Amino acid sequence: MSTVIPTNATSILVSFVALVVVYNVVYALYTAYLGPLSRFPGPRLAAISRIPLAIRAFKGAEATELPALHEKYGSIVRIGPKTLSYAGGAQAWNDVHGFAKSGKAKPFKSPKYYAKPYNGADDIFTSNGQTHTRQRKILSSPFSDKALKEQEPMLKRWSLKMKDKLAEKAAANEDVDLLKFYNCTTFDIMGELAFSEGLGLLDDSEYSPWVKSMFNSIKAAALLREFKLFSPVTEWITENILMKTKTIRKMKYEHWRYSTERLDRRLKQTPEHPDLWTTILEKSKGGDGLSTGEHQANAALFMIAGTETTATALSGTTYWLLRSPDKMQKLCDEVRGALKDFDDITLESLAKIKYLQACLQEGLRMYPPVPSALVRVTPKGGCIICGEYVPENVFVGVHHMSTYRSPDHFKNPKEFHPERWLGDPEYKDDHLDAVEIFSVGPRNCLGRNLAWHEMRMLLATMVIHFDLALSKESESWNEQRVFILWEKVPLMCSLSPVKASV
Ligand code: HEM
Repeated sequence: MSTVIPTNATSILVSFVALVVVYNVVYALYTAYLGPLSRFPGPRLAAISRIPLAIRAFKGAEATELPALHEKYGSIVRIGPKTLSYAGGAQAWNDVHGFAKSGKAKPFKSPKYYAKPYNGADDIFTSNGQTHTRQRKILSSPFSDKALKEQEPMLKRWSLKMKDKLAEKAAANEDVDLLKFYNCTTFDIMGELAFSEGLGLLDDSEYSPWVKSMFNSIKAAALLREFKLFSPVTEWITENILMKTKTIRKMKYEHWRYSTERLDRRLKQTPEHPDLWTTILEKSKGGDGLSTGEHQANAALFMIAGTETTATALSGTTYWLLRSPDKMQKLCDEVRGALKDFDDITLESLAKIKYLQACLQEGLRMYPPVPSALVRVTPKGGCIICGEYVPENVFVGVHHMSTYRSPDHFKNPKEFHPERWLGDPEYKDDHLDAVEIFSVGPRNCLGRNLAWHEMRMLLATMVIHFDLALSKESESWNEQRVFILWEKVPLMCSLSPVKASV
C-alpha cells in the first residue's frame, strides 16, 4: 500500500504537467495560426512565443532589429503572441496614442507594463482615466508659455555656467564628455525648477550618487519588466520575489529618498523666485488637488522625465552635427550671425533661428531620446488601428526608431539632413508628421515646451562659444544598445573657444 500512493501521486503529477504542456502548445499554435492576430505579418516564432522579443530586449537590440523587421514585413508587425508594433506614421500615432473620438475607448496604459512609484501612489505617467486627467490639469500649469518665460533668466544662468565649466576644460586642453556636461546641466536646471535648489553637478562636472543610481535603475527596470511579461510564472516570481529583494527595494528607495527629501525641504519654504511647485501648489488647492503621495511621486518622476531625455536629445544632435561638418558650419554661421550680444539671447530670439530648430528636429529623428514604443493595451471590445480591427488585451505601440528609419516616410532615412525640415525640394515627399518625439494626444509630453527652450538655449550656447571636434573614440557613438532608453557612452569632443564669443 505504501508504494502505491507515491506511484499514483507521481503519475497524477506527470499527467498534470503533460496536460499543461499540451494545453500551452495547442494554445500557442492556435494563437499563432488561427487566432485573431494571425492575419498580422511577422516572424512565425514571434507569433508562437515571446522568446524572440525577450531575447531582443535582453540583448538591447531593438534599435536595429525592429526597424529591420518593419522593413521586411511592413508598417504593422506582430512581434509577440499578443504584441503588435507599428511604424505607420501619423495615423498610427493618432489611433494608438491620440485623443478618443465620439466616446470610443482608446488603448490605455497597463499596470503590468508601468509599475507604480515607490510609495504606491500613481504619478501622472502611471495613472489612467480620471486620476490622470486630474493630475494633468494641475501639473501642466507651470509649463505654459507665460510661466516658462519667467524661467528665462534661470535657463540663461545655467547655460552660462555650463559654458564656463567647458571653457576651463578647453583652456586646459582636455577633451570633454559632452553627454556628461549636458546631463549635469539639465539635472541642475530641473533641481532648481522642481525644488528651488540645483544639484551642484556642474560645480564638480560629475554625476552624484543619486544620478548614477537613476541611470542604473533604468536598465534594471527594463530587464525586470521583460522577465515579468514573459509568462505568468515569471510574473509571479517578479512580483513576489524579485521586487522584494533588498537590492531592488534599495534601488527604488534611493531615488525616492533623494527626491522626497528635497521636495519636503522645498515645501517648508516659499522660494523668492517661482518654481514648478509654486504653480502646482496653487492649482492643487481645493478638493481635487494632489495628495502628499502624488506630490512626492510626481517630483520623483520629473527628475527622470525632464532631465536625461533633454540631455540625450542634445547629445544626439551634437553628435550628428559633428559627423556633418558642413551642417555644423551652417549652424555656427546662423547662430553667431543672429546673436551678436549675450542680451540678444532670449527664448523668442532662439525660436526664430530656423536652422537651429531644424538641426534639433533632425537630431531627434535620427536619435530619438525615447527610441522604444511606449506600449498601450487595447481596451475591452478592441479598437481600430490603421484601419484594422485589433481585439482587446493586445499590447500595441508606435516604435519611434522604426518609424523614423522607414523609407516609406523619409528619403535617405539614415542620413542627417536638417534641410528636410526647411522645405528643401529634395525632401518634398517626406512625411514629417511621422515624427512625434513627444508623442500625441492626452498624454503627450508635459514638458515639451520646456525641453525645446532648453535644447535651443544649450545648443546655441555651445556653438556661440566653441568650435567643436569629435574625438576618434566617439566616432561610432550612436551604435548603442537600448534598455527602454539608450545605453549611452561618453560623447568625447575637443573644444576651442570662439575668439569673439558673446
Ligand atoms: C527632449 C526631451 C523629452 C522627450 C523626447 C520627451 C518624451 C516624452 C514622451 C514620448 C512622452 C509620452 C510618454 C507616454 O506616452 O507614456 C513624455 C511624457 C512626459 N514627459 Fe517628456 N520628454 C522630454 C522632456 C520632458 C521634460 C523637460 C519634462 C519636464 C518635467 C517632461 C515630462 C514629461 C511628463 C510628466 C510626461 C507624462 C505625461 C502624461 O502621461 O500625461 N518631459 N515625454
